Amino acid sequence: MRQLLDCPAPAKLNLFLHVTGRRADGYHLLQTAFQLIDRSDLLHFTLRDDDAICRVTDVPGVPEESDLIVRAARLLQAEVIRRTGRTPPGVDIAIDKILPMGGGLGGGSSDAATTLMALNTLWQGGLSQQELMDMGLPLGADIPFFLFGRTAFAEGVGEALHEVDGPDCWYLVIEPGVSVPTAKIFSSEHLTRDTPLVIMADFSRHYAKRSQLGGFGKNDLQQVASRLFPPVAEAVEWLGAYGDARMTGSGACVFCAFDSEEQVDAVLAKVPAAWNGWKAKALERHPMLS
Ligand SMILES: C[C@](O)(CO)[C@H](O)COP(=O)(O)OP(=O)(O)OC[C@H]1O[C@@H](n2ccc(N)nc2=O)[C@H](O)[C@@H]1O
Ligand SMILES: Nc1ncnc2c1ncn2[C@@H]1O[C@H](COP(=O)(O)OP(=O)(O)OP(=O)(O)O)[C@@H](O)[C@H]1O
Repeated sequence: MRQLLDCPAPAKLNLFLHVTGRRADGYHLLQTAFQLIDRSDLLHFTLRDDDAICRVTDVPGVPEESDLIVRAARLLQAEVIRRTGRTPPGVDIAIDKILPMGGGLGGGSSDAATTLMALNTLWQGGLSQQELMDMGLPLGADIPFFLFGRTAFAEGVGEALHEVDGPDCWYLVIEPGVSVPTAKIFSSEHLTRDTPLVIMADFSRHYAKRSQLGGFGKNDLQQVASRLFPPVAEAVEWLGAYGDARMTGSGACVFCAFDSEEQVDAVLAKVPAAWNGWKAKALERHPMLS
């Protein structure tokens, strides 16, 4: 029988995101905290009789050849051939796409990370977690985090990761109905790139001390995204009536932390119909690693 594997690809929130500089190649230096949450895309892997890698679900706006899932699978396949001299079986990959594209939730990066983990297992590739992280980074700056799989304080372009405790809470997330291209935000002339460095202990102290869940720091990309995409600003303002609402990543999604599921449910019931709102619980570990 052909082997089949069903695997989740969870979303992340950037609890804060500071732009602290710019590298010579134009990429930005960041400090951020990544938090996994329990809302996920779902990927299904079925081994084939030949060596082809095929995406068997249509993803509107993303041609198969540029899909991060397919690109990640091909990179790993080539590396397994290089290391072992054998060609692993091809794979059909189906995807239930739940996470919005251009949402700041890292959906495409998480799909790619899950693909690397699943195929490394199915193909018995034997790559270490660090080797998979190094392979993923050129495909997307968030991919190493998803492979790391734990709440992380991150520096560099997001690849220098340190495990940290995040708040154990519920989140309300609003999709404001726009898709934000990450490159457009980073290239804006209005982006500030000189936020002073913080240290990880500041982040840890903040969450250890606070009885309520106001966030640490800020998201430097939020002002630029709000200016270019007004629904982002509207969602921050609306959700801000209930707590410290902020944008994740380069947008568009906006989130706010709550102590309990009941509190989230009460606010969720009031989310304007124009937006898609949902709740999610903070995850300590990636479900593929537990
Ligand atoms: C904003 C974050 O989501 C925070 O977690 C990530 O840094 C973005 O990660 P991503 O969507 O995987 O982005 P990538 O596909 O790596 O980069 C898209 C584009 O954004 C810009 N970019 C991205 C990351 C970074 N640290 N500096 C940048 O300037 C680059 O122009 C790049 O070509
Ligand atoms: N499997 C995939 N799923 C989603 N997007 C993909 C995928 N493969 C490639 N992409 C491309 O990547 C772009 C960004 O998608 P993604 O869902 O990762 O955005 P995001 O949540 O804003 O990410 P980030 O927080 O990393 O900026 C999409 O607009 C799409 O063109």
